[in-house]
Amino acid sequence: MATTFASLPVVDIRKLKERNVSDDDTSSLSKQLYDVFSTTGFAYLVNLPLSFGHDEIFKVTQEFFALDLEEKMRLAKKSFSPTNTNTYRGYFPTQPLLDPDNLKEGFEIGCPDTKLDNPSISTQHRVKLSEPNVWPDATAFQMRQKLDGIYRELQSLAIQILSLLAVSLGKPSDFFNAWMKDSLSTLRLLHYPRVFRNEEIGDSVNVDGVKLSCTPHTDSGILTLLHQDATGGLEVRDASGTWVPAPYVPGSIVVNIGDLMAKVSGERFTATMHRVRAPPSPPPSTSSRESSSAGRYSVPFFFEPGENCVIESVSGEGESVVYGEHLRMKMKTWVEFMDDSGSVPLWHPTRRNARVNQRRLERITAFALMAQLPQFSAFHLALALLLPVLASAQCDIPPLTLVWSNTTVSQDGLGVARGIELGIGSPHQIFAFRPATTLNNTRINNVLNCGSASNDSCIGALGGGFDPSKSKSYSVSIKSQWNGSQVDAEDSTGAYVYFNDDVGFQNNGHVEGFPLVMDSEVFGGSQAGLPLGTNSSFLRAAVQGGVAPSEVFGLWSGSRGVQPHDGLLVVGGYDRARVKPSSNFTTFPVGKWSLERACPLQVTITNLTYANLPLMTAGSSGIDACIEPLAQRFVFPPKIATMFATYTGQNGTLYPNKMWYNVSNRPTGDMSITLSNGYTTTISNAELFAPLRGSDKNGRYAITNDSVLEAFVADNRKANPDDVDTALGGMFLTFNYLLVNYPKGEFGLAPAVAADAKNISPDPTAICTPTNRPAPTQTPRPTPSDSPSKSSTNVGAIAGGVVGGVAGIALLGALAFILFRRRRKTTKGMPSELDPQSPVPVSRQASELMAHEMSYNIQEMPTSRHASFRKPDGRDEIEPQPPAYHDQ
Ligand SMILES: O=C(O)CCC(=O)C(=O)O
Ligand SMILES: [Fe+2]
Repeated sequence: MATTFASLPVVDIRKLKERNVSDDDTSSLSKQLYDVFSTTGFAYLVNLPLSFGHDEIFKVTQEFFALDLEEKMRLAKKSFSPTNTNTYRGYFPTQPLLDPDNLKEGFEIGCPDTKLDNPSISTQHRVKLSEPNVWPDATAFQMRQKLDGIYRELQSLAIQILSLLAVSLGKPSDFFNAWMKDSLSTLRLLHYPRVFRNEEIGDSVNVDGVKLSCTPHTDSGILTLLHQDATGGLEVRDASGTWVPAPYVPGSIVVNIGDLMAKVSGERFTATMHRVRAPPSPPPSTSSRESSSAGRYSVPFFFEPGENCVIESVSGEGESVVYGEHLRMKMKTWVEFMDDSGSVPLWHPTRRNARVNQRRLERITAFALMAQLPQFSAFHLALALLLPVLASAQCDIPPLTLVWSNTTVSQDGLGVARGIELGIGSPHQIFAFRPATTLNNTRINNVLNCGSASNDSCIGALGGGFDPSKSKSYSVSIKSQWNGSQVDAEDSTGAYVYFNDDVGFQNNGHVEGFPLVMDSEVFGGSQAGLPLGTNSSFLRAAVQGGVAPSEVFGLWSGSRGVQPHDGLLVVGGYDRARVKPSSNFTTFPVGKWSLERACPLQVTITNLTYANLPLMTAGSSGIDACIEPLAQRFVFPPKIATMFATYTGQNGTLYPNKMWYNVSNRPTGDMSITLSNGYTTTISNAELFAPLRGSDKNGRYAITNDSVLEAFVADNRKANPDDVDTALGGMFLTFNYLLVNYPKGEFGLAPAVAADAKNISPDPTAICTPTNRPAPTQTPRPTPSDSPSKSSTNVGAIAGGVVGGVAGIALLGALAFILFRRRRKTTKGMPSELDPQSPVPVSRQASELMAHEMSYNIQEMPTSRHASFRKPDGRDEIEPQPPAYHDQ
């Protein structure tokens, strides 16, 4: 269990220097490591069995980064230098435009023994994980052998630690030996340059005012051994959310557990969030040349299994994962790498004309080029100053607005569901999607599940029914080649159909080849959920298809009281008109979750009252809850729901399935919810209790009984009383505006202008941010008609044509122009705490976002605690009561 801590524990590993470690020492060390990895997840190791010292490793590191940028760019991965052949190993430059909060350059090497003719180099992927290392010219850099030696020693140390971990988990010491074969371990030299501050333009600082050089993340793999210099800046998050400094302790290295190892251990080990503060800015008098040579250096060594290695949990339960596949999936969110799916995304923009996209590509290309110019370093820091400006320049696509309303979803016009309307297929078949923050794929109901296309109550309840035989553009796919997010729970069941089809976004154009997943008729239908999870294929398609400027989204669920009001989803921004005037967004980290169901928008309720009466027991440490509009209601643990039922005098015979009240006995209290950081909201009585709705005698959805009221509080009791998914459902978002910025690892809540603001028109306001998706700033994505090779040729051609200072001057001119534009644009201001120019929080080793993916891997490798996402009855909705899903 993760704990709070004031500093990292220290483990003395001097015994590992001995040729044969005694059984007693093995047992004592494995116990100590078990203790630290099951609590802090991080430790200092001292008395290291390494032949090289701290000074030596940093001497080599500084020597590497002191090379000319030109020399380093010769080693750049293909995604940065299209004419290079190395795809995985090598250099990556800082990405100030794409990633100002991860401002670092790096050089990565793999196993020194990897040869060009390595038979395990897979050829079917663009990124070749098992490729050999690349090196600077031997005359310029004579440290190759030194680094090879450092690699080998760190690999041996990692292997020793792994054997201790095997013992600590009750396994033989050689239990993980298979991981060593063709190990993909990575030694990464890192340089975090100093960052200039500029009051006028404003730094992109974190919520707590901290400027970061590496945003909060967990490492994705097995085990990390980190050498850091004496600059300081590494911070580790404890269980209470406090960032605990982990400065350099002389003679130590830092060790920490990665996500995959946490899974392998059955979550006994913890992968702890960490971040790096930006090195202090240089004093004002320092010239840019002097200061650019300083900064922070660190050298993480990531222990990684072989590409073909099958990883499974120590309990042997659950599904296994092939490491190479796991890595490729993770890599899609690492900014240093291009998408390695090998497949060109199928979605095509049709809302805006291709010219807009072309303009974006050109601009992006220009900056990618700038990174490659020899004189880059001369204005590198100047560029860093202007980053927020540049990022906002992607705003030429307005935000995508999608109304959340009652929608007719059956062909005869009788099946009605409340949701966000999307049309699927050619011609469009209408669906009403309920926003789902715990989903990543757009999954819809197969009309066969409802028996017939005129089964209105079934089709209405499931938000629509798709008939593939009626779509001219339907194109079935196989999972491995499909371009959706291959992380949702349905992936493991085989009971789904993966396909692509045209999707229309209300009046905002449409996207071809949109990835969809449909229930096969075997399993029965599921409510259509609009995926707004951290790896949402919907958000990605909207941005890459050119219909939204960024993946940031704002959501207001509208009101479903007696006089309902439509809600609005804004992709690439938020609706300023729905945020209560002069209120700020309170931010929360997108992070790990403790709920059974993976939930990126998890909060902790610390106080809950109804009519000022306590619903939580005194002294309770809080209840974790998921902001998930897929559930309409507040879904509470049985104790709380029962107390609510008692306070409101509901009809006991129906409880726990329903909480109904005679309209003449309308309860009068409001509900108040306080979250762990003090954010408090009141849910008014007028919304909390609403007239009963359902299908009327004509099959239409309507108020069916105006003498009965229903409370929007449900009991989350399940067959297993430990399965508690507390949800702040759609109604929570009637009173609170939700703004989600996954690339930044944050979401925000602000008091919403609720039902009383019917007459206020939406004011969609763009928030432009680089996406965390495959990095277009390095190699532009193909335009719809381009093949991937054609697009890289374009880059090459432009690179050849633009040379030296002329380009530099032109680009600086462009910067000034964009700066001017931005100043004009920003007069409206942005939500104060969610930085509109969000950086990309992804380091090579997973990010906080990836914790979400990893959590799906929990489904793939279930442990006793984490039940399968898909329940035996085939459905796992938070709110398994279909009629309640559609309302007015
Ligand atoms: O530079 C550091 O101290 C930490 C780097 C890190 O966490 C990473 O690269 O994953
Ligand atoms: Fe890390």
